[in-house]
Amino acid sequence: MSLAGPRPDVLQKILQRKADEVAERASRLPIVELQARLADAPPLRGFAAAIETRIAAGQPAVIAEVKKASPSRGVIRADFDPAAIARSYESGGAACLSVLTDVDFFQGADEYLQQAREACTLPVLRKDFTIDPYQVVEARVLGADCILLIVAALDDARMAELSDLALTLGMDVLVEVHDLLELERALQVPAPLLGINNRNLRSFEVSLDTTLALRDAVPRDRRLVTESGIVAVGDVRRMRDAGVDAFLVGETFMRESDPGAALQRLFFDA
Ligand SMILES: O=C(O)c1ccccc1NCC(=O)[C@H](O)[C@H](O)COP(=O)(O)O
Repeated sequence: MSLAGPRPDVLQKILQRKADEVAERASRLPIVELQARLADAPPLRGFAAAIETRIAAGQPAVIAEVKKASPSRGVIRADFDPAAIARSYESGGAACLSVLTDVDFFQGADEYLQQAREACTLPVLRKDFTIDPYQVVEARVLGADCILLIVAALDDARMAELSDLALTLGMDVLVEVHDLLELERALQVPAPLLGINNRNLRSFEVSLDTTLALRDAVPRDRRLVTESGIVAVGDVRRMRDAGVDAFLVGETFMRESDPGAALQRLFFDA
């Protein structure tokens, strides 16, 4: 009989590694020194506000993701230039950017966020696995306008602590769920952006039915953002017919030579 427990899923592996990564970073640059850098952080651009402005104008709000690789797909875009991608997304009509900064599982980097943000005027989400206040301060120092909190990765107390800190620092918070229990927990956090990830982060299964099944449980004072697995004009139409106006899309654009033109075709030419 094996004494080993069940094999950790990908999300568990990411979170275990992330805890080590944060400890390594904090030993290189202690939190007090990181906090001192807040004074030089770039001015905020207003992430949630940019989404609301688009929707108020009757348009879909697209959060366009800068994503080189992922655990489910491996390398998605070998020819990866975050600044060029950001400029292309802005021309194509994106409301905001999402930039993967996780190194070990997504081949991301903090520098990619800085390069993308400097190349355009769009507000930027730091797409990472945020589990510690250190990362929230770090996000603001890097110039992020919004952080991601994945409910499946956090207990209620830590989720509230990280959200409060981000809001205190002036950032927005995208709280991400995948099922009804997580959605109920997410509603404890006073952040307007509620992401429903169509991808199960443990099995990688993707279904747009996830958003449609949870949609009616999202209160009207939250902005529902559908995340992952949007590939075709029909997907966009299906979501908009269900009253969903905010989208987070990565891979579909990253596989195209001109990601911004792909964004325009998917959301604005139909
Ligand atoms: O994308 C993955 O393989 C993945 C695996 C484990 C945790 C998170 C993961 N992705 C993060 C995301 O949710 C997506 O990058 C984002 O929603 C965009 O999705 P897509 O348009 O399908 O690239």
